Amino acid sequence: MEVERVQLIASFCASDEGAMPPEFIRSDHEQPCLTTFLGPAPAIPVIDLAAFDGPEVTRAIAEASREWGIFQVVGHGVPEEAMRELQRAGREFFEELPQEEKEKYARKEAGGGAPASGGQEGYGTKLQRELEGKKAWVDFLFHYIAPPSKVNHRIWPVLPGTDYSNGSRARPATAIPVIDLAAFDGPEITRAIAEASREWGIFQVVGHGVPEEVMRELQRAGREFFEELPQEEKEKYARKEAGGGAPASGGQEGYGTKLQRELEGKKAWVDFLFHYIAPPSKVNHRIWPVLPGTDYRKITEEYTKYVVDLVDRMLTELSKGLELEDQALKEAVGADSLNLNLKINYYPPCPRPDVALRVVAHTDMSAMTILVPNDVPGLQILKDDRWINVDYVPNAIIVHIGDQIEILSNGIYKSVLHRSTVSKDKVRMSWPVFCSPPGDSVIGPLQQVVNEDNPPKYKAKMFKEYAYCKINKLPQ
Ligand SMILES: O=C(O)CCC(=O)C(=O)O
Ligand SMILES: [Fe+2]
Repeated sequence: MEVERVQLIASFCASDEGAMPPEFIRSDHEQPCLTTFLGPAPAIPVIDLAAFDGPEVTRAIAEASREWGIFQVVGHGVPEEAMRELQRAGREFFEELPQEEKEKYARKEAGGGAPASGGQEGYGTKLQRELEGKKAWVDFLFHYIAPPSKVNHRIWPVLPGTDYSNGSRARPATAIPVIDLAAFDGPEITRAIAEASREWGIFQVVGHGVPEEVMRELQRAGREFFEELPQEEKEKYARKEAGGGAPASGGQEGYGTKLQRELEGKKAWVDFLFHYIAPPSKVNHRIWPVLPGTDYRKITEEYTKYVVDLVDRMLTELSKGLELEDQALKEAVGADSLNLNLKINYYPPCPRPDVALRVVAHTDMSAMTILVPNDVPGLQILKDDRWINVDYVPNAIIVHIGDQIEILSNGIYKSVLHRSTVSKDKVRMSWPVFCSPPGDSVIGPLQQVVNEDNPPKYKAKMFKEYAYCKINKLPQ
């Protein structure tokens, strides 16, 4: 006997409610319209596994299990990418495989011919004996995933678009890589980072070790500066461009509206705050805003510690990816004298998102840029002549390869061309940290990556000269 799949029945009753077979209509004591409590109810606990330390997590989990027997976890360490792929694979099985393909995985209930499936495993429509002859509105796929000795891969579907057992499919060339720094072991990370830097010049990292709390606070501080300080307070931090009186700010630092010379007289839809965060000798705390609600200095210093570690790690991986000594790139960009500048970009909603740009197309002149975005997308990169959106991935940090790494690697790693679009009704903010060599460091292709077949493609010059030409749109 053929089992009538719920998915098929649903497609009939989508157009005709009356076509719903009576065996799906539950008895009164089960009908959700009669039995769901709609009054104010306490919320099922949501526990952030990453935000607390040990005893607090233990307490929260034990309490939720005593009181509720159910809770949700976030900060659980399962990369978003893995969850998305898992869901894609499932959707592909149910929504894209032809019915006769699905039936190849059918459980015995259907007299199905699931290859080598003995018992409960497979594609099915009914798992338990029906109560009072009532049926459940669900089809499912069911199989062991552990322990390995119990897993029967012959019951796992083979899908055209997804590698079901791997969870990672052959991805179209439109997805910017998301790399989980916590999930892989060493060589795999190196490979993923090097490949992303060669192919894309940009990638997102999760499992990066910067606590969610620190990222949230960083964002709170930035929002407070732009949205809560009165304008005249903000102007106290203004850069010289505005004739501003930024206390003791010599050059580029401070609250500003234009960083580069404008092209064709067109302006970018952005204000920003810009200042050093490392090395300590370059930091001028007088330019760091004092905010009523947030300890700007504390949170910025805290974030800086994590960024320094993350940059170190990225430079090490990129060096390894070129088969150089671990410290090669780090030393080339000035080691502990590497300059870190934080820029907080504030892009207000714009009435004409179709014609304005927040930030025009550019590559960063830095060695590398580490960017935390808010949840309003807008960043785009150019790949194979097409502008591609960088998706918002919660808690991810975006890593851009900048011009100096491209030069040092003699073009093996790409400095990514990017821009930012505007939104009609939402504020985008982003927190890039530009990691640049000291001004008098001479940057050119590393000896170890050039040879007769690969002659240097770039001139060696002092970073400050490079920056001067870049800012003034002069040839390099
Ligand atoms: O907002 C963004 O994501 C892009 C910012 C940017 O590219 C920059 O400030 O250099
Ligand atoms: Fe940029």
